[in-house]
Amino acid sequence: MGRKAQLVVGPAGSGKSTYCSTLVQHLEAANRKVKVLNLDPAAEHFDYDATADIRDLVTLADVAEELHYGPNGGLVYCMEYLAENLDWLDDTLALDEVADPDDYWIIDCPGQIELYTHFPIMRTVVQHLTRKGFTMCAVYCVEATFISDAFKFFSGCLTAMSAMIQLEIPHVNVLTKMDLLKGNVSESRLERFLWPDASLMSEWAEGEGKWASPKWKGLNHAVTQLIDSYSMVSYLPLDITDEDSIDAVLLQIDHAVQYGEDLEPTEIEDKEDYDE
Ligand SMILES: Nc1nc2c(ncn2[C@@H]2O[C@H](COP(=O)(O)OP(=O)(O)OP(=O)(O)O)[C@@H](O)[C@H]2O)c(=O)[nH]1
Repeated sequence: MGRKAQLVVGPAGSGKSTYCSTLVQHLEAANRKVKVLNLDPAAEHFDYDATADIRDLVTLADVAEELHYGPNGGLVYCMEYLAENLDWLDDTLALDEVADPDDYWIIDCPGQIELYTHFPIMRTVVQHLTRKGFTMCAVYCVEATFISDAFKFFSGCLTAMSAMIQLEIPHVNVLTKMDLLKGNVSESRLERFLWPDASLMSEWAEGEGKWASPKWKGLNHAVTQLIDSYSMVSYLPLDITDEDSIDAVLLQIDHAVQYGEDLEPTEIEDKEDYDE
């Protein structure tokens, strides 16, 4: 038994920090120890006590002031700075000390999607933590309200899939803010979004009269087939006001970790390999 961690990722405003604080309360109420690492250098406020905080190493505000970076470039700079100073993580998380068998971390990540889909930065951090003995699972948050627009929803599916491929750790997708859908969507309709397939988007687009051109229809069909063919993306609904819903997410994380235990993450030999 070693350290375990949930890497909480997803687009800006998808509910990552709220999920983290809900989980802290939920686990502590069950007498389970939990620690939180904030990895968002732009965070201004969250409702949990962070055990460790990237803002002690670098903040977006300092980078913007000293180096005149904008918010996006500044965030990438901060995360690259972290990737170049992983010894800070080792010291702050006491990773070179013998692991407490109950060590359970929740890692709240920034909302800039490129960090998971384009740049190898988060992957570098994940590989480092894995080498230090962490068993990790990514929890990818997508807002449940996206289901009102299938284009938006499938765009979320593609970034979730991209993050899964990039990070190479067990991965659970979560539809957050389910309380906002209460009474607005039938169970059978919701079920289709939890296990999305290509027909979902075509039905929606045709119903809305959005596929006037066969060219767009073909392109969108090809894109949704990516998800459909491999059944790559499914979701768990998360209602933070419902304890059973939180337990279902935790159970799924345990399953994903168990299932992924035999998978070895691929090392990036050098950046050129990655760029190819
Ligand atoms: N109704 C409802 N609102 C939520 C829920 N989760 C988050 N929110 C709200 O959504 C907004 C964004 O939530 P955060 O938890 O800060 O989202 P985040 O992904 O951490 O945001 P960034 O750090 O900016 O990427 C806040 O106003 C939250 O109060 C939820 O389960 N239900």
